[in-house]
Amino acid sequence: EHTATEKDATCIQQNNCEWERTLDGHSEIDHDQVTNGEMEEGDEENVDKYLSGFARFATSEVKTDDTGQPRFPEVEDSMSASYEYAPLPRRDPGKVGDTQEIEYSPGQVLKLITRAVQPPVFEIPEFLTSEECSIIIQTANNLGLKRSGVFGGDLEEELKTKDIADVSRISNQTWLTMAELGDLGASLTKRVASVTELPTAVIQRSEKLQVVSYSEGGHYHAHLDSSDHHASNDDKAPSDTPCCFQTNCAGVVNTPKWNTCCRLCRYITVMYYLSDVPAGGETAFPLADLSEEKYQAFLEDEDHDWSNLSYFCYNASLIVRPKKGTAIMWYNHHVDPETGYLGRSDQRSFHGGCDILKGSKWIANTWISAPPYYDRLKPSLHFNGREH
Ligand SMILES: O=C(O)CCC(=O)C(=O)O
Ligand SMILES: [Fe+2]
Repeated sequence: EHTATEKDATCIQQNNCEWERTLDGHSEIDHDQVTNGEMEEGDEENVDKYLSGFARFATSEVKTDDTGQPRFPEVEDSMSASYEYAPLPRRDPGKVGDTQEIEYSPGQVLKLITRAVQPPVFEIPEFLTSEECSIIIQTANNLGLKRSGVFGGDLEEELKTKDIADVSRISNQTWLTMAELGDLGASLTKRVASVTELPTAVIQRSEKLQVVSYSEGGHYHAHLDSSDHHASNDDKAPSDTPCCFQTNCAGVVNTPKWNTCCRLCRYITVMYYLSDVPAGGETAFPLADLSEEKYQAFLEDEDHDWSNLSYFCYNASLIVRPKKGTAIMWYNHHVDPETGYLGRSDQRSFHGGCDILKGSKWIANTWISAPPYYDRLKPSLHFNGREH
């Protein structure tokens, strides 16, 4: 039952929505925290965007087309006060091994190969050229990489107490705006928009590009890239925790408390291999396309930590070998059948990066964030370096 839907629809029409709900509900996000908290460089700017975003949002109007339907803004338009996400498109995977060709600009074709149906996982060979991979690595190196963390976890603690093979994530990373990548950034945005069938504006409003490097022994044990938007599995109603891409959590960003102030709303992951890996470093999806019976058995198995890919990489039902320039794309969420906006997370999108056995591995992630229906008018914090 979607009470939020009805309420929001009415208040949008009458222009009297009480959007403060989200602000009041999350004490972490007030101005005191903003100045007292441990912020990363650049976060001050985001805090301003967050606060001003809300101010403008509260008075903004929904743009509609001739028929009164909410419409997607054009890119320039989307930098203004209000915008609407249209219902989320989803590419049909067909069956494993099927291929689809996408002409993303005249004469430029990408091939999508279905590697799994549940969740839909596509392999896209030659998504990036070898030169483009080098540019991304070079740009990341110039900026400097730092040890990766995990959303809501404490890696420092894990590193102190656990065996390397048991630490959930061992890699270094940095974030790049599409603007920092210049022409390549613009072209990449276009390619991602084509393969996801989403408007460019949605790609531009998603998170920055995360560039990750692993060295020998590095890995990322199996995880979900996104959060479920229901507080628990038994909950029918969505939790009202806001999406991180629309909410700056000020003092708690990148701390274990992060996931108490917002949740990840990453509808799609597009992951690029920027290097070949001499041995190991596969991307494993232990639950993809498992029969219902095996899937249940997996969930109920308390004797094995199947997420530990240092041990169980090769037990996975889908294993993708890294190949420089190849991208893989998958859906972390279902589409909500009632609203057409972000729905429940898909537990079958559980995946990770296996141990690097020899050499190193570079990847980059584009996470495409999309809101659930009731937060669809809330601006994103990410403009990928564009002024607005
Ligand atoms: O390294 C890989 O193959 C997977 C990485 C991953 O899942 C992530 O960065 O979220
Ligand atoms: Fe991931």
